[in-house]
Amino acid sequence: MGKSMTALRVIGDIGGTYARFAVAERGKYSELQHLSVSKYAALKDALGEYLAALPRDLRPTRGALAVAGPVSGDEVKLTNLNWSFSITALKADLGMSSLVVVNDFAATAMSVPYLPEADCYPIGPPQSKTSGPVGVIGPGTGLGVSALVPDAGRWILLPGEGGHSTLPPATQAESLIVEVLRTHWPHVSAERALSGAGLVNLYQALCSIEGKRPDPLSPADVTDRAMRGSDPTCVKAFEVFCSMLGTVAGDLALTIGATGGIYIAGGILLRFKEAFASSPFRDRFEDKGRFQDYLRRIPTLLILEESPALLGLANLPLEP
Ligand SMILES: Nc1ncnc2c1ncn2[C@@H]1O[C@H](COP(=O)(O)OP(=O)(O)OP(=O)(O)O)[C@@H](O)[C@H]1O
Repeated sequence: MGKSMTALRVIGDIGGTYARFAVAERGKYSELQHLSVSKYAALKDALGEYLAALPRDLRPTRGALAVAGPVSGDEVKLTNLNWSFSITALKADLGMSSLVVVNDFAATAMSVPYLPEADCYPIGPPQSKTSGPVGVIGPGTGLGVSALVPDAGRWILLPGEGGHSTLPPATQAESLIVEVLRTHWPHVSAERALSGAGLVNLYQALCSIEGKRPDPLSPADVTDRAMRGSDPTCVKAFEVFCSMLGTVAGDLALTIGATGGIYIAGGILLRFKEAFASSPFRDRFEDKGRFQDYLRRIPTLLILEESPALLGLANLPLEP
């Protein structure tokens, strides 16, 4: 991730619902197009169609893709989508000279050094720019957690699997919630609460504690009722979501010594930036006993860029 490369490349952020493609050059991207993944049988068809529609002088032969799923080896399988592919076969089918595939949250984390200030929304008191390791946490379909460590003018990415660390209750009320969740899963990971599905899990656990029957809600229903204030249990679920995210983000900051800040990604909170900023997130982030002053100096910032993964890919060093 050192200096950005200048060669033209096609980049793609392949999620469970949408694929976004663009052409990148000199660390910036253009020609952005969103495609609904359900309209295509395979990634090859979607990417092939995008490439074919580009003007000839803009058609790259190098590519970098970020996919919502684990990437190791040549065979890639998306977690929430019925698409799998071989990197070498896709590269050959599309006549590309190089094709790099990375996990989407890794690409998101790689965008952080390149985010314009206007795309970083401070949660908590605004603070001057700091340096040092950076933590990235993003509730979306799952919970992505990673770190970037500066090393002699470049950044080293530690992708990690922090979303699957144990969910830490910080109050008696949260202990009760975790107890309810434990009746469903013997190990309650952070992702069980801090994701789209997690919002619903929190809502259902709160209903169970309040002794009422839960409505069949989607994650968007929970936040919709919470924002409108029409359902106190949904209001509470959103508050607990933000509080617990604060605890986990504070743990990440302490663990990696994130003096460079904690960046929050993912599509959920992006939709509710004001509500998130006035939630208990920041107080909870700092609520670490003797280390409160240490955490007070660490900025927490919500990423406003719609597809940080594309920005990360645009700045990924290319293969020769
Ligand atoms: N308005 C909303 N309120 C709360 N959660 C939502 C809302 N809209 C979507 N979600 C949830 O957000 C999650 C998707 O998160 P995000 O938008 O970050 O996409 P993602 O993780 O990149 O997924 P993908 O790209 O695979 O579609 C899903 O669990 C979805 O149910």
